[in-house]
Amino acid sequence: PRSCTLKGSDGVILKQMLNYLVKNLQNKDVNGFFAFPVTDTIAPGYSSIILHPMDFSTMTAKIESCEYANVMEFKKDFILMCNNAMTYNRPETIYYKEAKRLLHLGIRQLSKEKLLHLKKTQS
Ligand SMILES: COc1ccc(Br)cc1-c1nc(N)nc2[nH]cnc12
Repeated sequence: PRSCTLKGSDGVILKQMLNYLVKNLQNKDVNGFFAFPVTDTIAPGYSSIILHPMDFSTMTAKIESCEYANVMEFKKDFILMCNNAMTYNRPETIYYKEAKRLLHLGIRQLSKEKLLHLKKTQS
């Protein structure tokens, strides 16, 4: 894939920012439940219940191959990943609880204020 170091209008290299964000979020996933795709072996019937699976390894690959035009598209995949776990798993399971915790941490980290601050520190 072409090395897309497109500089955004604000001079911030999107790829650097997304790699920083995904690393930060992945550090919160201490059990590694979201590190790689959920298989039907791990979770019976998963692929017929969750039609748009997502995990951190897929997001990292998408960053590398320039599939995110902006942070909002990245944030959408992150929310999808958490919601998938909260759809397939029951609320009392550790997977549901971890997804809920991760979702709230991620929303904070990806909030407008935080991103604005990040841009300032990067430029
Ligand atoms: C990659 O997924 C896992 C890996 C190892 C282990 Br133990 C569990 C999961 C997992 N299991 C279930 N039921 N729901 C999930 N949502 C995200 N992760 C999971």
